[in-house]
Amino acid sequence: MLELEDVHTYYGTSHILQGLSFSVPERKCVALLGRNGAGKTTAIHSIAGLTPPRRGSIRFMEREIAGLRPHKIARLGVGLVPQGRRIFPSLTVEENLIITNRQSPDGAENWDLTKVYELFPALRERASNMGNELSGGEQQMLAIARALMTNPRFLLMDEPSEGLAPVIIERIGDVVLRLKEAGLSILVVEQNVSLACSVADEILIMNKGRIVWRGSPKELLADEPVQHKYLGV
Ligand SMILES: Nc1ncnc2c1ncn2[C@@H]1O[C@H](COP(=O)(O)OP(=O)(O)OP(=O)(O)O)[C@@H](O)[C@H]1O
Repeated sequence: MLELEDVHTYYGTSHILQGLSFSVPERKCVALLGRNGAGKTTAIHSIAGLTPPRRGSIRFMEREIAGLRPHKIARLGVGLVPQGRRIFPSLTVEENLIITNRQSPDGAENWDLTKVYELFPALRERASNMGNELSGGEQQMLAIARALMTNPRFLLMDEPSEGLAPVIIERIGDVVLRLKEAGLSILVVEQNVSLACSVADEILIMNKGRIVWRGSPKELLADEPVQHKYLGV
């Protein structure tokens, strides 16, 4: 569904992604782990078109998307749940959702307010609250719900567990699994190893802009030296 091949991305003269290659099959969840500064967010931004790669190929549903403008990539069905949530603080929950609503590219299953509120009942209760009146967990739910309202086929999630309490992180994990069941393919960037291992089909570890380890959640959990070396666990 999504294939990166030898992707090189720079900030000015800083060479951040140094030949990144991996793929995310349809209806699977792949988790990208690594220490701060490994290049995980840059990988997500390269795919979404926010920081286009200078070299290499990014194919989404057989189509080259490297270098396309972010709104074009979004319209092809790539949804982004950004790091730090980025919800509109002075709009209500419902306004935040309505403003991003878009029909799915092929008229397939459509996310609308009803379906989103079914997945996140807490957001229905908070529908008329302002974005900045929500707890961190509710803001993260809203950020995911907003991405769903664009009716993506593919979801990029940048550190959804950041700053959240363990019980909320578990809830986020349940949501990711439900989205996969609903047919979405997902790339999730995480620092939280247990969340990543509970949702992902495959784990990739990045270091200095490259994939340095790949395997199943079970293999990662059994490999303490790798966890220690690359994740500081
Ligand atoms: N806008 C920018 N301009 C210049 N350098 C940047 C910029 N954004 C990130 N970097 C650098 O690129 C490298 C990779 O950053 P990136 O945010 O992709 O890492 P990360 O793995 O997502 O880490 P984190 O978990 O801290 O977000 C870091 O060395 C960072 O300092």
